[in-house]
Amino acid sequence: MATDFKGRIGHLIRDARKHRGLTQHQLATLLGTSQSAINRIEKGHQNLSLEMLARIGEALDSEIVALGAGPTHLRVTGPTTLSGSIDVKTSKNAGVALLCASLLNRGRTTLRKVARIEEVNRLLEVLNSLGVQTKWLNDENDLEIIPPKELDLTHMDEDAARRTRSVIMFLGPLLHRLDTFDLPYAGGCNLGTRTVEPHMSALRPFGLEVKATEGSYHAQVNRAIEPVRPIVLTERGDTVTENALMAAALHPGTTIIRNASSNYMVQDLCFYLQRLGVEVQGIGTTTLTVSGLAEINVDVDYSPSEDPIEAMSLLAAAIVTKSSITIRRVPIEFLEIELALLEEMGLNYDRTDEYVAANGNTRLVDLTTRPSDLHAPLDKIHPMPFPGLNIDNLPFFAVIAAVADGQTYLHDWVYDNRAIYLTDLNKLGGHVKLLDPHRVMIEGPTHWTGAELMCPPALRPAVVILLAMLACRGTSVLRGTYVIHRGYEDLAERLNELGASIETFRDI
Ligand SMILES: CC(=O)N[C@H]1[C@@H](OP(=O)(O)OP(=O)(O)OC[C@H]2O[C@@H](n3ccc(=O)[nH]c3=O)[C@H](O)[C@@H]2O)O[C@H](CO)[C@@H](O)[C@@H]1O
Ligand SMILES: C=C(OP(=O)(O)O)C(=O)O
Repeated sequence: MATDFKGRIGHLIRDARKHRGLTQHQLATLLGTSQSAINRIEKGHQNLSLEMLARIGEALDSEIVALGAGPTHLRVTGPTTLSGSIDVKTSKNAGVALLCASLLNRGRTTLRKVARIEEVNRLLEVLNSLGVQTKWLNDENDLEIIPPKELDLTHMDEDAARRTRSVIMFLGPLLHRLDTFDLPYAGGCNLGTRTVEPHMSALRPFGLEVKATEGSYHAQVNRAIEPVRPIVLTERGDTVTENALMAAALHPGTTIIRNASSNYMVQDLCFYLQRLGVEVQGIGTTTLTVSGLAEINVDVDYSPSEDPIEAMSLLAAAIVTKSSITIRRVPIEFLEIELALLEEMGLNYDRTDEYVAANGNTRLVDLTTRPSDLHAPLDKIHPMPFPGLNIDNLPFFAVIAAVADGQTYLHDWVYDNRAIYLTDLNKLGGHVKLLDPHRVMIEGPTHWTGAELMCPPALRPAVVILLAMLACRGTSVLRGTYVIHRGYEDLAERLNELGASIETFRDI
């Protein structure tokens, strides 16, 4: 038994090492040991101390050998046909923006039905370490946030901060609170280079200068500088727009932001700012005009809207399993192009009349899917900033294309490193050809067969693989699923309620 256990751990370490693209020699150097020791460990011929296991886990940035609590792997038995109804939860991306924006307010912010996901947990850890009081109020996931009189950055939880990219959105609010501060480099999914330069140039007009030092950004604010002309964003990015909005909210005067994103999380942030008393005009367009306040101190209650990406994920689940399910609370205005394309590909579905989300603005519908024979679209599928096919929804078209008849081309121009993960579908029987780092060609239909895979280190591709596993004959295992929990609350459990068979487990 003992040898068996060592062997299993050895296999896990080998898989995680390969996944990180390291040789045994490179891992040995990281750990200050020899290549032959790594070889013995991977073959299960070496006793391992808990300390060594923890160090290996750290070096490989992998939960595979983590000894912490909580599920880390998923075992899926298929094929599955889903049935029943499911509600779309509120969005990760509005959730994290609003957590950062709560720092603008000296009063109490209550956010309703916040997605209880790891990305939110990491940001809460960071906020708590700055002295912000946060409390989950009930089973509905209502969250109360009370900032302290003075923020103390000396004890910032850097480990938590480095695990999320969203911490970059502290820049906008913090520049009003502190003259100098350090923030750790933002982390998040492994999607290739995602620079923060657009954030710097958007915030420079507010007097913020940022120097990248060893492992962190050193920020300094010159209060004599304020925006004198419209801020033109160099990219129509979501978080950069949010940073500019948050900086403008506490700038007493009018700020105009051009080439702003009008995406769903930006809109939620604008509605929240309005509740704070900040005037925001142009919501839903690419020019935002903000009349800021010198101080904000109000008790405010806000309900972020439903997540269009989760809605798309559930649609993809229904399509790949050829199921009829009802997806309730779909934020249709952020999914219209995706649905139009799916209709073109042959999807049959019903939709209810529109109703309004709890934020008082976003249009929702319930969708009921019907099993359909899909065919490849004539043109390539490519995302665009809103109002375009959502950048985070593109990966779901890979698994949809895999069940459609014919050849589908996907062009992921946005991320250098994301399309490549879609080729993992091939391990389940898919025919995905990487044409270059940004383009894949997918040939369907697919005869799915279960397999054991490491989770790709990127949220949406990871969920795409999980959804394909629902359709696979036999048992599949997806290892190291933190990345999924980063963006989805109880996804496996909620799919099980629709009839899926997904078991969560840990090795050790
Ligand atoms: C917390 C949050 O809200 N995250 C979302 C946000 O991240 P975020 O706003 O951080 O996205 P980035 O700024 O990293 O932009 C994504 C990529 O697109 C490129 N880019 C973006 C806009 C543009 O006009 N031109 C351009 O080239 C960037 O250089 C980058 O490589 O927006 C991304 C794109 O919608 C989404 O995938 C993320 O889920
Ligand atoms: C890329 C994503 O998010 P983040 O910006 O949090 O990495 C995503 O939600 O798919």
